[in-house]
Amino acid sequence: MPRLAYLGPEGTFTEEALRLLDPTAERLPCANVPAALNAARSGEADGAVVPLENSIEGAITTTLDEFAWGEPLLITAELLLPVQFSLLARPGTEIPHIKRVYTHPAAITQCRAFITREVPDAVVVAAPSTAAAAQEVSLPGSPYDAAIAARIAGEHYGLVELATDIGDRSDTVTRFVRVARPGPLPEPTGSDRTTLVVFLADDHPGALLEMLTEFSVRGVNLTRIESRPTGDGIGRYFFHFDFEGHVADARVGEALAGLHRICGEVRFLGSYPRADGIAPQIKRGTSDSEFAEAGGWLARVRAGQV
Ligand SMILES: O=C(O)C(=O)C[C@]1(C(=O)O)C=C[C@@H](O)C=C1
Repeated sequence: MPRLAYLGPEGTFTEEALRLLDPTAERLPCANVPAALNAARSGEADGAVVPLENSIEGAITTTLDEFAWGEPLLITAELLLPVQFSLLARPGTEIPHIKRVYTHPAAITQCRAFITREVPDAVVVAAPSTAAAAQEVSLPGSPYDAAIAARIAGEHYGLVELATDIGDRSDTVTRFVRVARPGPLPEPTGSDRTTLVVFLADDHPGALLEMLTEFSVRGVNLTRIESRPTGDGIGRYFFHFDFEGHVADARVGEALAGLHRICGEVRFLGSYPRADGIAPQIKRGTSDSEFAEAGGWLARVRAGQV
């Protein structure tokens, strides 16, 4: 039974994602995303489950930066979880009396319209996670009147639900990934995704276009691109890419090798099955058999068999 670290405490959306990814895993709740990833790195856990992006908020930048700078980890699975938020409070609290709300920053963004409309005068404070907020609000002396979290967190910490499904959109989805220390990759399934971090060798006109060309000429379809500051000053960035396919696919392998030739550093973050099961559209000339045939042809040319 694997031991998986995650953003705790009990009742986070991350815990729900972990349970769906591996119902039998032993769960190790951690205070924040870096702590969960460090538990996987150190061997305290066999892996970790962390949020990576949200359909409203976009990238979870702490996760992206940890993947880029920390000891290498590999993504082995992903999950898309619909997220629904509730306004939770101690029994007896009424919405007009709420002056301080506690929740995770991603939830603040996703519930902006509700907060503005229903508790316009409340101060909204960032919590380490939605469940940490619910846990804090449940304490009798808590300085907070309400938490925004999953309904299950309210049930867990003895809070009442003052409002249900308070997200600006009811179809919000958060993408979670399971990571492990470097080891054998998941087998290709025909519906896979690969994640990379790329650092430029130097800044010059067309540097981004050159990177994109490595994908484009091999028919590799990108599914996410993000730039993040390197920390070395304004205008210095590195890039995160998600794209269709597995590193075992010829077109993906060739694109990676191309990036490796022209970039400063390419950090491979894993090839793993896509949660939505979508298979890539393979452009003419970019299938494995066409790459193999072209390789054979080149070998014959090099041998003078023209
Ligand atoms: O706080 C939680 O419950 C989490 O699992 C974190 C998190 C996030 O980081 O985006 C996960 C899903 C929701 O989008 C809000 C918060």
